[in-house]
Amino acid sequence: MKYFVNASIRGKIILITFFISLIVSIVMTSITAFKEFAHFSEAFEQRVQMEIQIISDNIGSALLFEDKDNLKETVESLFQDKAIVNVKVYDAEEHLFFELSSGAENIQPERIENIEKQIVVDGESIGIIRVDVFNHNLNEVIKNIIIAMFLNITISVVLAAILALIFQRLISAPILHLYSMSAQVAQTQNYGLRAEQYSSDEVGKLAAMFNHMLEKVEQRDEKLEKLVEMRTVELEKLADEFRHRAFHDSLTGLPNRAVLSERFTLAADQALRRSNKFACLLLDLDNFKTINDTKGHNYGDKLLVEVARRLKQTVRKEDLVCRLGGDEFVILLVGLRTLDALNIATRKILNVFSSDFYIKNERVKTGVSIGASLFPDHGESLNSIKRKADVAMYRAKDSGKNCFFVYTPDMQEDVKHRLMIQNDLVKALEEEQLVLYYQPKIYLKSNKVSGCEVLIRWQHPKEGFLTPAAFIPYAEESKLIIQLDYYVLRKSFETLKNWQSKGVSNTSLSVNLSGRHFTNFNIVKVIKEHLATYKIEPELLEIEITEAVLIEDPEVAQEVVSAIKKLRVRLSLDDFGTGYSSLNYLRTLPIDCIKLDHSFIQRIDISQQDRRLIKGIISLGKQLQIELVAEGVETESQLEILRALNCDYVQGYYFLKPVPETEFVEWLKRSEPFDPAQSA
Ligand SMILES: Nc1nc2c(ncn2[C@@H]2O[C@@H]3COP(=O)(O)O[C@H]4[C@@H](O)[C@H](n5cnc6c(=O)[nH]c(N)nc65)O[C@@H]4COP(=O)(O)O[C@H]3[C@H]2O)c(=O)[nH]1
Repeated sequence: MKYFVNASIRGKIILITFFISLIVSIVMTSITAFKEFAHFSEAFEQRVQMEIQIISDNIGSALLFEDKDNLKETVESLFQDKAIVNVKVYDAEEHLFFELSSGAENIQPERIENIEKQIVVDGESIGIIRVDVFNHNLNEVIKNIIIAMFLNITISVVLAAILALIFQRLISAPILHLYSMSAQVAQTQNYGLRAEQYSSDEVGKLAAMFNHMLEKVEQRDEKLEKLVEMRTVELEKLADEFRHRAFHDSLTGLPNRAVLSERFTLAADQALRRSNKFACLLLDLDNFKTINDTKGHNYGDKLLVEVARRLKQTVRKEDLVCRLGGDEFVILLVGLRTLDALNIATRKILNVFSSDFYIKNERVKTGVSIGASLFPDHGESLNSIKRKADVAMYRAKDSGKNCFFVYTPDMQEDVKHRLMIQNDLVKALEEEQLVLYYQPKIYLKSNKVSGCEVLIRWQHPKEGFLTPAAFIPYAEESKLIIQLDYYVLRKSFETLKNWQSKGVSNTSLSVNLSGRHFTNFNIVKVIKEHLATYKIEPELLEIEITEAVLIEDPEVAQEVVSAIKKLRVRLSLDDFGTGYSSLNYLRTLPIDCIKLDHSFIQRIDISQQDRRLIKGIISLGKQLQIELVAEGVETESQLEILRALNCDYVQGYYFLKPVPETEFVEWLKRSEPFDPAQSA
């Protein structure tokens, strides 16, 4: 039973078919054999009965007349049938009257049957005949039946086996095929396989369902594969992006600091192996901050992208251009054999900036200051090489920008000097080494001094007398400019108070403020406090601002400027004409006055174009009710041209160079109202 339970379907079908066929054939054969045997026995008995009946009918008279010879003769005819072995005849009193035996051998006494019949004459029984019968053929018949049964069963077994095989083919083969397909699918994960559909019965339907299921799984797999493929592509893209972001500047797409450090190491190894040099160039765009803040960050970004594109196009493939942030670019020029090669490459880079840039359909010009240092001459690590390039770049900036310098050890002195100035400036502010100088501003219509500009000077203990150019840029760099301007502002209020109390003059003072003040409202607070403390009419103070006020946060800067204006302090826009969108400022900033840069005035008597420009600015100022001061007037002809152009105010060496307070007051007393003839 256990074997059957564990057997395969195929085995089960074979076994069931075989045994059913076998049992059926045995039962059928047995029934047939039994019927055959019964039929044979019945026929035998009928025959013998008939024979005995005939004899009993014929021996009546012989028994009646006790004629034994006749009886013997009649009875002997019975022995023609080999089955009859003994005949006994009894009279009416049942006494044995006659007996006769056939004499047959091989008789098995236990299988002898007795048949008896009444001997009737004229309807009256006169005796009995008893016959012993032995069926000789019975063994033969049984043997034949057994042989027939054996043959039947053998044929049945063979037929059952054939049938079982056919059945299993018909029933189990499709199931087994399904089984082997599912095993194959499970093993290979190939959902493209399909099972044969041999029939339309349940197994056939199962195969169809199985195929349908495979199709669904295949479709789902395909979808899943596509999805996975898409996700993989997305992930790869993302990974690429992250990789790119990790090594590139997101704005310009140029390599970043990480790549620079990697490429520096490579370039250094290569240079040492090949005994050549490579250069590290540090580039800083001139006036980028002003462009960025006047035109907007988006504009500045576009300019940086264009600069990056031009730089990349200019250098060789093996060189590296990267952006470190802001407007700071670094270029590694590799494989340099001579200093000439560096000069040529750097000039090419400078040339990139000689043609104007076109951003948002607007033309813009920017220069670049380049500092260069060489590996291994100026250092062996990226830091030291970059520091040296930085020093050289400062030299380029100090030297009027848009030029390049290769680092030399003496430049280190510049750095030391800068640091020294910055350190000393802290002390200078504490010890009041800074002195205010004054330069008059003359109102041309009345030839009267209307005010003066306060300009700082430094009596340095070691360096001697310093003009702003020697320390203001360093103060700007270190933010010391804030303290410096507060110092100048306080001193200017003291001067105004002093002049007022001594009745010197009602002259206004113009104080320069760095753009750094315009990121918060602290300066407004300071001015307000001073106005209250020194009790000075706000109109006597003029604040000179440049476009640089808008450098860090233009919106806040506008608000700070407006807040100063609300205090009724005058505002003037300094260095007008050197910036980028000065005309736009005239509308947005609440200014009272424009100070035309002296670079315009210097060419006024030789350049008709400059004259036209100044005329245009003056008439624009008049329309906007903004006064105009021409700075840097050095000659009479310049003064006359400005007068003819209807300029409001003038300032310059022609009248007076910036001088200390006492000198200025004396000059003031001497020259009121100002007589141009005396000044010459
Ligand atoms: N060639 C020539 N130059 C003339 C003539 N007339 C005047 N100047 C010079 O022109 C500059 C005018 O000042 P700025 O444009 O405000 O330019 C100033 C101003 O931007 C800055 N500065 C001066 N004092 C201060 C200060 O207290 N605070 C701040 N933040 N900046 C200051 O330093 C700059 C330079 O000041 P200075 O050297 O005093 O230079 C002054 C002045 O001496 C002339 O006829 N010809």
